[in-house]
Amino acid sequence: MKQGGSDAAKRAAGEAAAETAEDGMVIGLGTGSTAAHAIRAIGRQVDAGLDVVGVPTSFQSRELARTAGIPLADLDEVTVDLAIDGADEVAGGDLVKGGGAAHAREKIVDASADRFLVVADPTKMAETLSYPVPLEVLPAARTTVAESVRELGGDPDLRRAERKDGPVVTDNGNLVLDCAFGEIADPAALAADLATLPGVVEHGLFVDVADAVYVGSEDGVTVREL
Ligand SMILES: O=C[C@H](O)[C@H](O)[C@H](O)COP(=O)(O)O
Repeated sequence: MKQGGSDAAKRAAGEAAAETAEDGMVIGLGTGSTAAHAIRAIGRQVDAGLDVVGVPTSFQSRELARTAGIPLADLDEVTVDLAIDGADEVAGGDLVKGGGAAHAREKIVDASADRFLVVADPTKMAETLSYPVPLEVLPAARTTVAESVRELGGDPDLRRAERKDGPVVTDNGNLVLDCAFGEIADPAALAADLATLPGVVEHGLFVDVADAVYVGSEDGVTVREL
């Protein structure tokens, strides 16, 4: 994962995006260290009287939102007005996500939102996407999907857990293949190819889904509308 960005930069981005929350909104709550700052900030606003409902994108964001005191709903009960989520890499309006293996639920929530704000630090910004694309795959499809990824020119790597023997298992009970493709000249074309592979639950390319990117730094936040 690109984790080189400072916590201050992540905080600046997360807190600035959280400022756009308004009374009555349903807010998609992203996953990861940058989105966590937004969740904590929204929690503080709820403490101060803001009336919103959160839709978590992972076990982790649900836990954090509960601790922060944000009322929660499931996506099948509401429609999302605003989503705030991090990214592993951002190029133009396209993203690679899933460094925390949460991209399947994130994509459902982020893509359904009226407005999706990406929160990032400068280390995430690139001219061209080249970050390995995570694929969430059904366990039985691990080998066939890996073979298909090689045929597409990629190098798949089963994600291993750091504090357990064996692979990472997603919140949905599936495995993750991190697939290096080098520089991704045409993210939309690769996204279309990956989406057709049997057994792929979701890939981590988010093409033309975001509405704005909030890039934090120690000196402030730059907002790029897309
Ligand atoms: O699955 C995880 C998500 O896509 C995260 O939003 C992404 O990995 C960025 O996380 P962080 O803000 O910790 O770098």
